[in-house]
Amino acid sequence: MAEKRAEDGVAAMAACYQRFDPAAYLQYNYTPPRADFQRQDSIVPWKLARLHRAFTEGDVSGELLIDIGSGPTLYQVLSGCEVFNQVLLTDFLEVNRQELRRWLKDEGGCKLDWTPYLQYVCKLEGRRPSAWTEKAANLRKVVKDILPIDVHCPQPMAPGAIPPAGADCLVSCFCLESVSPDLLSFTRALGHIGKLLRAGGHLLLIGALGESYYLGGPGVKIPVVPLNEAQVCASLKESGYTLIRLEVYTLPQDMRVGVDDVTGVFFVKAKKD
Ligand SMILES: C[S@@+](CC[C@H](N)C(=O)[O-])C[C@H]1O[C@@H](n2cnc3c(N)ncnc32)[C@H](O)[C@@H]1O
Ligand SMILES: O=S(=O)(c1ccc2c(c1)CN[C@@H](CF)C2)N1CCSCC1
Repeated sequence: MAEKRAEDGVAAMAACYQRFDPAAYLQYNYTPPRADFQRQDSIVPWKLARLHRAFTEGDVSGELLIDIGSGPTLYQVLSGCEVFNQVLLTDFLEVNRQELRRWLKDEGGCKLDWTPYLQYVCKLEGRRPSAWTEKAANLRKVVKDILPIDVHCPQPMAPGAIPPAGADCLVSCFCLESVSPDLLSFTRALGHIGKLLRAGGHLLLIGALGESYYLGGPGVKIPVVPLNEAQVCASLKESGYTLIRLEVYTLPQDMRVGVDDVTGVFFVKAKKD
C-alpha cells in the first residue's frame, strides 16, 4: 500500500512538471532581489562561495562531474568546470535541456544572462572579472552532454550514459526535495543518484529548508517536501554518505517574494561511503 502511494506521488509530481516554465523560473529566482550581487546578505554570493570552496579546497578531484536536475541554470557548475574536464548536465524536462543547449551553442536567445554569475565566480577565483569570457569558453568546452534523468528510478540515467566506475563528483541544487512527494522518496532518490557516484566520490547538495511549495511558472504551484537540517543529515547517512560539512543560510524577509515559502537554504558536502 505504501509503495502504491509512493508511486502515485511520484507520478503526480511528474504531471506537475509538465507545466514548468523555465523563463518564469529563472525570473523568479535568478534575477534581483534574490540574485543581487551588490548585497552582502544576498543568497547568490553565499551559494557561489560555498560551491567555489567545496570544489577548490583540495579533496575534490577526478575527471567527471555530473549535475543532477540542472534545470535551466548553470551557476552550479561555474566552479566545478575548472576542476573537471568532463561535465554532464541533466534534467527531467526537454524544455530545460533545450535552454541549456541554447547557452552552450552561444547562438543567442537564452532566457537569462549568466554574465554576472560568471564574473562573480571569476572574482572568487582571484581572476579579473573580464576573464568571464574565458570561463564561459571553458564551460562550453568541458560540458560533454545534456542528458535526461529521473532521480526516482533506481537507475536514474540511461544505461551506458556514464562510465561503469561512476562519476567522481555529483552536484545537485534544489532538485531532490522539489521533485519528491515525501521524505521517503527524497531519501530513496539520494540513494539512486548515489549509484552514479564512485565510492569515495563527493556529493555537493544545495537545497531548500522548510519549503512546501514553489511556483514553477505563473499559477504553476509545485509541491516540495519540507526538510529540516536533521532530516537532511539522516537521509544522507541512510543513503550511504558521510557528511563532511553542512551550512545553512536563512533567507532575509525581503527575499521571501511569494514565489515559494522557503525559509532557508542548506549546503552539504558529503562523501560516498
Ligand atoms: C527547482 S528546479 C532546480 C533547478 C536548478 N538545479 C536550480 O538550482 O535552480 C528542479 C528541477 O528538477 C527537475 N526534475 C523534475 N522531476 C525530476 C526527476 N524525477 N528527476 C530529476 N529531475 C527532475 C525539473 O525539471 C527542474 O529542472
Ligand atoms: O536560494 S535562491 O534564492 C533559490 C533558488 C532556487 C530555488 C529556491 C531558492 C527556493 N525554491 C526552489 C524550488 F525548487 C528553487 N537562489 C536564487 C539566486 S541564486 C542562488 C539561489
